Amino acid sequence: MRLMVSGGGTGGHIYPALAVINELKRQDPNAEVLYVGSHRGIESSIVPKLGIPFKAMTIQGFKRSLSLENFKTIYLFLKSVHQSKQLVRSFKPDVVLGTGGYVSGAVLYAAARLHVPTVIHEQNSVVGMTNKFLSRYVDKIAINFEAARSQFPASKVVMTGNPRAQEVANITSHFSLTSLKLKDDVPTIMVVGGSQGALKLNQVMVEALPTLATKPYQVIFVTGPKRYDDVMAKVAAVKEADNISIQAYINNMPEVLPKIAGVVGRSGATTLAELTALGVPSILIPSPYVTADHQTKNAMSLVNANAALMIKEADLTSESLVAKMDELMTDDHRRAAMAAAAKKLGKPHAATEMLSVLQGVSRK
Ligand SMILES: CC(=O)N[C@H]1[C@@H](OP(=O)(O)OP(=O)(O)OC[C@H]2O[C@@H](n3ccc(=O)[nH]c3=O)[C@H](O)[C@@H]2O)O[C@H](CO)[C@@H](O)[C@@H]1O
Repeated sequence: MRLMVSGGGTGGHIYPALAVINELKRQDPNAEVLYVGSHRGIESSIVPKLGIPFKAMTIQGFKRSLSLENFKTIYLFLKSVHQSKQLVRSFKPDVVLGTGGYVSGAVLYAAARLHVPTVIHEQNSVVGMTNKFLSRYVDKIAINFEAARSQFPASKVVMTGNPRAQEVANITSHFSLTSLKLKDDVPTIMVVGGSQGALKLNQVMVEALPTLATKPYQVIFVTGPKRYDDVMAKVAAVKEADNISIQAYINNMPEVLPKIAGVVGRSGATTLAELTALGVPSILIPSPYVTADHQTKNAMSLVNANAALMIKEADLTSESLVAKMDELMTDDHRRAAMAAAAKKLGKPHAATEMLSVLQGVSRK
């Protein structure tokens, strides 16, 4: 199979695409893949490092308010559609997959116009703008939350789950927490604000660190790549605490997550797919800055199943955070029950299912 993939902007769109590529390579080592991303998105630093052929375009999102920038957006979109058509003509894909983000809008639209089979994956319960636009043109739409089904043309929708779930569920991890200067035999909680870090969570964590340094559990605090220097400048006093490790970004999340007893984080859809695939209990702080408050809806699906606790960002303080972390990390029975509840929601075959949707429409 010749597979063209496009998805970008944030980790939540990129990792599901990479999981499909890995599953394809596992089933068919001779398969050819081309990943099309944007210059600005983090895919441009993640994908080429993995040895996956990568092309980047310049594209940006629409401002929701009336703005002159939107003329530039339209210009860049049309230019990207033109470039995408050239890429489709030269790569000759059997099928094209889009996993969200503006760049996938241009690539999938171009492919559909050239009558190449197209499939999109929607990670969220509330459909993103790009996928809403593409839903008219593509052949199939794979979803991860039942709630997304009614927002798309019914005949195109298939429930697959999020392919990244299978990738984390199937790994045999040899990761040692000692590589983060922590101990392997102490329960560890990871605090991570999605793929980009979360400003308020970081601020609250900076305040909470002196208290957390006295706890019987360990903490991995992931700041997000762009926010690391800012955090480090503020935490001089606790840098040396032997139960706390501060990191900018975790590059090998599928290796690290199996060694983690709990997660504090945003409720991005790909993160939740990972937590449920592995059965990791969590404290979720939905981002209030996303379309239609979709992270709260994502989070509620775990909270209602007793797989997660939730703190609204408006109620997030160092006290409320540490209290919830203690609640989770000092009660082994509670954690085990939440872990089991989380695992019940997991979809550990999602990459295989997603690939069979692609195979179903592919020319080869
Ligand atoms: C602000 C925003 O628009 N967020 C959206 C974005 O979030 P975001 O990009 O944060 O996506 P998710 O939380 O869904 O996924 C983050 C991904 O990055 C990985 N990761 C994260 C931190 C790290 O240090 N290392 C690492 O590898 C996680 O393991 C996960 O695979 O896409 C998601 C999926 O469409 C949406 O649900 C979110 O609402």
